[in-house]
Amino acid sequence: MFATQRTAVAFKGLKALSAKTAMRSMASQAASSMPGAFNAKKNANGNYTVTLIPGDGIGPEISESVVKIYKAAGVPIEWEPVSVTPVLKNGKVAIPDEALHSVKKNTVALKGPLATPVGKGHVSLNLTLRRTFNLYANVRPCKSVVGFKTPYDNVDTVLIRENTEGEYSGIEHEVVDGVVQSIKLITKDASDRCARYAFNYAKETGRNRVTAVHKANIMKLSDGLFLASCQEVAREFPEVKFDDLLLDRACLQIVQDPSIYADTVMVMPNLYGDILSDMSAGLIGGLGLTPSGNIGRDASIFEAVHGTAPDIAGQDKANPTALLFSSVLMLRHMNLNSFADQIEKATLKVIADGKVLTSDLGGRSTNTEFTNAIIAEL
Ligand SMILES: NC(=O)C1=CN([C@@H]2O[C@H](COP(=O)(O)OP(=O)(O)OC[C@H]3O[C@@H](n4cnc5c(N)ncnc54)[C@H](O)[C@@H]3O)[C@@H](O)[C@H]2O)C=CC1
Ligand SMILES: O=C(O)CCC(=O)C(=O)O
Repeated sequence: MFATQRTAVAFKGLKALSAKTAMRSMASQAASSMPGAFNAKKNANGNYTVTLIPGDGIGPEISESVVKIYKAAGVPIEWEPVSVTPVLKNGKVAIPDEALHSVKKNTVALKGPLATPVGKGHVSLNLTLRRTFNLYANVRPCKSVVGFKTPYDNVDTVLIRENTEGEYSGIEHEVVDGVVQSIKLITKDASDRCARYAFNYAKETGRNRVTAVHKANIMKLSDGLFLASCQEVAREFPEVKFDDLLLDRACLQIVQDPSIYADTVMVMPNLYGDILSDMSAGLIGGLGLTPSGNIGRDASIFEAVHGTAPDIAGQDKANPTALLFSSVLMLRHMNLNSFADQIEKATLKVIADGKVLTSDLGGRSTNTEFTNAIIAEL
């Protein structure tokens, strides 16, 4: 069964990443360089067109903050807003064609969170986007904000999550009444591609180690294949150290002493990355702060680690930083580094000053006030 599924999944090879090397700046929150950064094409107005998916829940509020901050900073980006409200295609819930065409054309998108019904209803459109555009690596940096006090002040992790398969393959069925099966599909192609991205990321950002996080002691075939891929790819990168760690041990160590992972890029199957990145966010002040980038060969989509936050949606309480820092990753991906630095510096200053903070960071300010404070610092 697995062999059939394995051969049925075909992936295109990984584009050779640029040989650009840049040392990691200690001041940078959302990674100072992005492996595979490219010079985006300008449109007829001399700007860059980027797809904007505002999303659900707090998505439109935090997207609006990013748009306002970009305008104030003079970032040469024209947004192309598209809706991802699901449509029915051949009887199945799908992403509207307009959104798909926009991402395909522009190759770069910034995305707000999309809601997924729990235990019923349509498939996750977040995962559908990742699979549709073959966004094979999800980069999730997480770094303590200097000046913002949490129980931990030494977190500087980078987690790279396989993003197209594993536990999130979406292959589930009921065997008989009361018995269901969910298939964790792992392929060598996708594992190799993700591992290679992690090693390139380590090399290009000045981290000197890659750590594969897995449960290959239990899932000997699936996680075993992922681990074997990482071990094989490690041989292509003799200058980067490689080790591996069981997921449960990684969770324990991260909360005991996150500094252990400050020189490492952690790479792991899909579900583990989803959980470990929320856990890491908790160490630095919560989900309002942590960005991510879904990297593919033909397109990349940047989004916060968090979801739609239905508990605070529509109240002007959301912290836009996570989406803003995702857009900073995006700017670095597009080689627009000076704008990335400017926006990141202004945001970190507002947080460190501590005078205008949203409630998730212990403050009383609204998203609008926080956004305006960032604009004032630009
Ligand atoms: N990539 C995506 O689009 C994701 C979508 N989701 C979806 O989001 C929905 C809600 O999921 P939850 O489990 O509630 O997770 P969530 O991440 O939306 O919220 C968890 C907690 O963090 C807080 N939070 C999240 N982002 C925040 C922000 N920017 N500022 C201040 N507080 C923030 C929320 O208020 C809530 O208390 C679900 O439908 C889920 O499927 C969840 C995670 C990722
Ligand atoms: O698709 C969703 O609704 C949740 C996805 C998620 O938490 C993630 O993969 O980051």
